[in-house]
Amino acid sequence: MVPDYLKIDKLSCGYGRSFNLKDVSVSLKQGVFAGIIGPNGSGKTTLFKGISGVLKAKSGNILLNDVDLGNLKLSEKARKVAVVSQFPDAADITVEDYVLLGRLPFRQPFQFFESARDRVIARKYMQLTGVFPHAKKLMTQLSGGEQQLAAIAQALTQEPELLLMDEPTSHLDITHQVQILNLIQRLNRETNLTVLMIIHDLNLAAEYCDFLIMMNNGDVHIMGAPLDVLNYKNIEEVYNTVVVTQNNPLSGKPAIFLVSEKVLKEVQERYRQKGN
Ligand SMILES: Nc1ncnc2c1ncn2[C@@H]1O[C@H](COP(=O)(O)OP(=O)(O)OP(=O)(O)O)[C@@H](O)[C@H]1O
Repeated sequence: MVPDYLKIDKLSCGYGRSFNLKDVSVSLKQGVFAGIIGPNGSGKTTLFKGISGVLKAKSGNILLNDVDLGNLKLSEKARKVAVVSQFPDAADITVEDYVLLGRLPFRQPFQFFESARDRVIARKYMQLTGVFPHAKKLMTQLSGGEQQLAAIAQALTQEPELLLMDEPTSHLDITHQVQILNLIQRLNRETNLTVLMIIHDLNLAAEYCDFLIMMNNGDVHIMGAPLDVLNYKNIEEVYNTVVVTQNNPLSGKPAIFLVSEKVLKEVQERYRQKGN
């Protein structure tokens, strides 16, 4: 049996008494492309902050290949795990220097500048994410979407084993959404990169993820394959919204349609009339 790569065991973390995860347990195999979904305030970012170490665990632990993440030195952890937060810090540095920060964990003692190899790697991911034409601009001169692409380029430049992304496509137009998710999917397949991302768009989650964790009220409501998680019953229970689900005719993955209140009332009226 393939061993677990990331094992979150009865994790509780949060913000004083206001909100805490309720002993969340999740196990992921290496090379999985997993998504965290759930309504606003359900605890997705809190879980993410617990895994990335921004929030200290109140109880439970997080193991990466059986090693407690909390016991890893910062540099060791940074060589394995890269994090893309929802709002990247746009400092007054060039995009190229910002992306090169991804190579910092790999510097040798007394190595003060990046190596030629570091620059080759950074250039590769700037090209793949489409920010290379902006390489000499300051991060603050980029649009929100371009900054998000630069943050993804920086995380990929780290060449991590585990990539954590908090809504990586929230500022992106549909072309860039698909371009970035295709790139992450390709790296996932080709390099066995394990991906865990928070994503609000259920259709993108269904199409790209092989495993979904649906959060509700600080707890995991259900997790599993998209077809098992994204049915209308689970979605209505957790999001309290009426949806219609069908399978994408090409991929076979679930596709979710929203229904306006007006249409819903018309359909209900039609059924009522048929019943009379
Ligand atoms: N710094 C904080 N201090 C206190 N409470 C917080 C803090 N950050 C978040 N919360 C609360 O914790 C709960 C979970 O928030 P979290 O950010 O994990 O939700 P989320 O599922 O990521 O939501 P969204 O989809 O809106 O980003 C919310 O009720 C929120 O108000």
